[in-house]
Amino acid sequence: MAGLTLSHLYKRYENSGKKKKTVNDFAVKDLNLECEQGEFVAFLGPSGCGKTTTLRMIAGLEDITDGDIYIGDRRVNDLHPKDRHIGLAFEDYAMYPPLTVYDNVAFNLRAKGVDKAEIDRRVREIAPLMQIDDLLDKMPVKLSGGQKQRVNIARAIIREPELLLMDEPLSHLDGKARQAMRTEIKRMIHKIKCTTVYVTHDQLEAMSLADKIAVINFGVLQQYGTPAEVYDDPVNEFVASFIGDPPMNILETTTVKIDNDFFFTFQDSDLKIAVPKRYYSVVSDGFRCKMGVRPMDVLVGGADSQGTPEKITTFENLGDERRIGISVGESLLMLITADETRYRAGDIIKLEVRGDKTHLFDLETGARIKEK
Ligand SMILES: Nc1ncnc2c1ncn2[C@@H]1O[C@H](COP(=O)(O)OP(=O)(O)OP(=O)(O)O)[C@@H](O)[C@H]1O
Repeated sequence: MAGLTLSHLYKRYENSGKKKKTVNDFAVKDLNLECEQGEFVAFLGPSGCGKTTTLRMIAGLEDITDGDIYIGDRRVNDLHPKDRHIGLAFEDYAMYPPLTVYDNVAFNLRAKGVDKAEIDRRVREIAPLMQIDDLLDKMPVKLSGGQKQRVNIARAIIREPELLLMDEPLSHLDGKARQAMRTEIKRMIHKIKCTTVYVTHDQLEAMSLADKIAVINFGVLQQYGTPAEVYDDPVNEFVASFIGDPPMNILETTTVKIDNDFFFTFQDSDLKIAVPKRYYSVVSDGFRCKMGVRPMDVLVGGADSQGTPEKITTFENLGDERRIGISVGESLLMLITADETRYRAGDIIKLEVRGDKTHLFDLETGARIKEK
C-alpha cells in the first residue's frame, strides 16, 4: 500500500496582493508521485519551486487547483486537515510559551480529549526517542534551537500520524547543530517508521536523510529517485547541477573527430578529453552539447600521466580535501583531490577526466543525452 500518492496535482495562485503571480502561473504543475508506506521522501529544489505549496496541499492548508491526493488508500482532497491523520513540523517552532515542554507535547492530545493516563504514557514514550526527557519541565524560552526543534517533532509524532510532514525543520539551526539534528532525525525516523515528507532546499540534507528525493524546479517534478539515482543518473542538467557540492562541472563542448576517435573540445581552451566509446553512437564531428563531470571524477595525473597539462587558476585547501580550479575558456573546471601537494595558482598539472563518468546534455533543453 502506498503511504502517499500525488496524482496530476496542480496549484495555481490567482493574482493576490503583493505576490506577482498571474493566473497562468502554476506554482505546481502536473505533479505525480508515489511514496511507499514508511518511506522518507525529500522534496528538494530552489526557493520558490513549489515545495511548500505541495506540502501545504497535502496537509489540507492550501486548496488544490486540480488533481488528487491519497494518504494510504484514502482520497483526502476534501478532508479537513485534522481528519487527514498527519503530523506537522514546520520551520517555526510554534510552541505555546506559557506551557512547559510536557504540556506543549501533550497539547493536541488533550484538545482531542485523550485521557490523562494515555497522554502521560505517550509523552513518556516519545520523550526518550526525541531525547527530551530532561526537558519536560522546562519552559520553551529556556530551550536551544535544536531542543525546540526536537520538541516540535515530538509534538508532531505524538499523534501517531499516518504521514509526517516536515518543512525545512533545520533551517533555523547553525552548521553543527544542524548536522547533529540531521543525525537525530534519521535515528528517530528509523524507529518510528512513519511515512515522511521532508521539504528542504539543502541537497546534503536530502541526500543524507531520504529514501527517495523528488527534485522540483518551477513547480515541475524533474526526477524522483533514490539519492544514488539522482546523483549518478540525473535526467537533466538541472538535477545534475543541483545535486552535489561542489556542483557538477557543466561545460559547452564541440566534439571533434581525430583519426578514428572523438574528443570533447572547448572554446578558447586547448583542453581535449577523449569521448568515451559508448557515446560514439550519438556524437559526430562538430556535434555540440554540454558535457558534465563531477569534480571528484577529474583527477590530477602523476608524472607519467597521459593527461593534458593545464595551468591551475584557483587552489583552496579545505583540510581534508583540496579544490583546484582550471580555466576552460570562460568557465572554471573544478576538481577535488586528496593529493597533499600545496599547489599554487599558475602551477601546471596533468588533468585526467574519467570519461566513464561524463554526462552529455542537450544544449537547448538541458535534457540528458544517453548513449543509444
Ligand atoms: N499565497 C500565495 N499567493 C500567490 N503566490 C504564492 C503564494 N504562496 C506561494 N506563492 C508562489 O508560489 C510559488 C511556489 O512557492 P513555494 O512557497 O511553494 O516555494 P518553495 O519551493 O517552498 O520555496 P521556499 O523554499 O522559498 O519556501 C512561488 O512562486 C511563490 O511566490
